[in-house]
Amino acid sequence: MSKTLTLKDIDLAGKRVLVRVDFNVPLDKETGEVSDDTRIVAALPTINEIIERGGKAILVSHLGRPKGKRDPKYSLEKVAERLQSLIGKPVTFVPDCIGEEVEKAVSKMNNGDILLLENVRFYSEEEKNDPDFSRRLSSIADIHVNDAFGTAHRSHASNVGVARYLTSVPGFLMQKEIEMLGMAIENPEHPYVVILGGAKVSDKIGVITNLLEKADRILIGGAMMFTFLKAQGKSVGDSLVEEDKIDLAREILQKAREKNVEFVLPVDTVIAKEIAAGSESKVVDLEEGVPAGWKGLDIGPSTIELFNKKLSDAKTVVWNGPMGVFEIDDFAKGTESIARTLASLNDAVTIIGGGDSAAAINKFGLAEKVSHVSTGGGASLEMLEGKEMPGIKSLSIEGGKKKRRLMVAGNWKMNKSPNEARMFAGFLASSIGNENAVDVVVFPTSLSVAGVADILKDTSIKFGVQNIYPADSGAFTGEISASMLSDLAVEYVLVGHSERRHIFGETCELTGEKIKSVLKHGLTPIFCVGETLEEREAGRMKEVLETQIRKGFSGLGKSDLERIIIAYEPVWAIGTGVVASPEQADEAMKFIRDLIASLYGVDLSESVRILYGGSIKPENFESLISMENIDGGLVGGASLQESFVQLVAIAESHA
Ligand SMILES: Nc1ncnc2c1ncn2[C@@H]1O[C@H](COP(=O)(O)OP(=O)(O)O)[C@@H](O)[C@H]1O
Ligand SMILES: O=C(OP(=O)(O)O)[C@H](O)COP(=O)(O)O
Repeated sequence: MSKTLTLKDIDLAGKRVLVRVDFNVPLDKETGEVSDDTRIVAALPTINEIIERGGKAILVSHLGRPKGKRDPKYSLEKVAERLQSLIGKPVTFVPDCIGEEVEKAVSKMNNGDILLLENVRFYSEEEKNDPDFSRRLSSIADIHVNDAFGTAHRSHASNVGVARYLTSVPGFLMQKEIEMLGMAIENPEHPYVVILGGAKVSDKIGVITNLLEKADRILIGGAMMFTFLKAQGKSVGDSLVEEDKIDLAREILQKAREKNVEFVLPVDTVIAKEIAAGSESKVVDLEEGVPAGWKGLDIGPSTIELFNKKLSDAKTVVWNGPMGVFEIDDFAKGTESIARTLASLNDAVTIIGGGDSAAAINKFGLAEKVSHVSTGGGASLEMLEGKEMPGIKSLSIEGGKKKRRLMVAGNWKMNKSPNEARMFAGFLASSIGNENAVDVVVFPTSLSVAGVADILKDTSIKFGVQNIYPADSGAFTGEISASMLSDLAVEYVLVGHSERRHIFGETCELTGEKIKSVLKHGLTPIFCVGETLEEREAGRMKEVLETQIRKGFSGLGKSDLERIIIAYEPVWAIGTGVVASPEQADEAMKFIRDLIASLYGVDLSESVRILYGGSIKPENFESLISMENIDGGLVGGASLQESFVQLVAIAESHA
């Protein structure tokens, strides 16, 4: 049975750790200072664990909803100041979350340092979960820790997208939320009592429906109660009722009866004519009903007594939604009483949903007296509804198949003049959409890269060079270096292609030096390995691959490996029209993956992407990429024609 990796399973020393926290905290409207630092405090154990074990903590969060634009009102600068005073260590605030300034700040980090990046929602790509943005975010790190439970119901780049490129493990807060809420949903100890309140039935219908399957009692407070009471024919005066949910309320009451779930509604309520402090208020029995012109704004004393009785023997309690307008003291008694009752239930697991329920518990200073106060309102609600949580589903699992992002790469080799290359790049740009679920990369000749870069710059199609020499500059006639490529925004470099090895005599050692140079300049190597027909027929395929891998990777650490893509290109299938069978290809690539597992660990072997190369065509590509160990293709001849677009479409259908 595979399990989610945890922070304890990961070697953190020297690692650049991208930590997704939820620092979406309220800021004081006048001073801009943090007015409630609960969520910052909740992240401290994870941050301290990382820096105490020698990691470099690079924190990323959103704040508010700035709609993809830079807005000082939503800056995390003040949050960085509060974090620094809470953690008692310097926190460097970086006024961006991707790009040169971030890369420079990360490169200057020492083990144990803390960076907080600027609001990730200043980029619209965050909420779109844009793959390129996810890749850029993950490129500054070696591992991803997701401690943002409050955002776990969102599928965004910084919590979900990056998990395609980095191993992603839960932080301590995320782990505790999953354990506590997961227990309350899957395996609660009985009697199991759920208390629901807040404003609207429509907000909580999912929770009620889901928990009717598990709970023994459901206690209803807040404004929600009036929709149920009206469904029972009681008069509710001017209380907050969702008229369009009355039938639904009746159905729920009926379902509760069928399932033998005690559905407990208030028996009295505190009413007032205005929702304002100091307005005249009184308690009415709900059998008599709320008089016209009055609103029910809290549960009454008899209801408090009734609810306390229903809670007295509970073993598991979940509370989501205040019992009344708790923001105003006149109508906070119900909420405060329930909070105090839960705090007194020493034999029960007491779990508070996030949002206003958490605010209420904190308001009465009772957070330490309950088992768990969730840091996510919407997130805990959706989890209690049994909805899938993208920010949890994306976590890496041990031994399980981690979905790796597919790649289709076109190696143009020595084909297409610069003008022909520009023309063909223009065709690709117009034929391949920008919202790709797979990575598309082309490798023109070095002569054509600048022109192709210009054509592709506003598309999602990436590009690279077919070879480099491992020096940064010097007397190497005809060669180019990795250090020159940043001028052209090149991201990928083919290294060790079989033609470099067998036509130009490149040794494994030279290939290894090229890989180091590519990594040094922040580029992504596509490291080609493969055996010749003679070697395969002599039964030496594995020996040859092992030699090439070990020599190519010599001196590289896990963090380097996380940035490398491998291409298995059996020499006998390159340019010969003979394609490896899916089984042959998968066998070789499984061997490579197992070798990486033995050298660098399971989680890395699961996340490294391995492409197949050798006579790929639209008619054989589908069967290849459906294999367990094949994450795409390094395409030769077929990348020079329109068939390349078909290959991308095939990969998209598999993403
Ligand atoms: N009887 C009531 N009448 C009007 N509003 C109410 C009543 N009881 C609670 N509320 C309001 O409901 C709001 C919280 O509802 P909701 O957002 O659903 O809670 P949560 O965030 O905990 O899920 C609070 O602002 C509170 O003032
Ligand atoms: O505050 C949050 O949600 P919550 O108010 O439901 O707890 C989370 O930070 C998610 O924010 P979002 O609802 O803007 O995605």
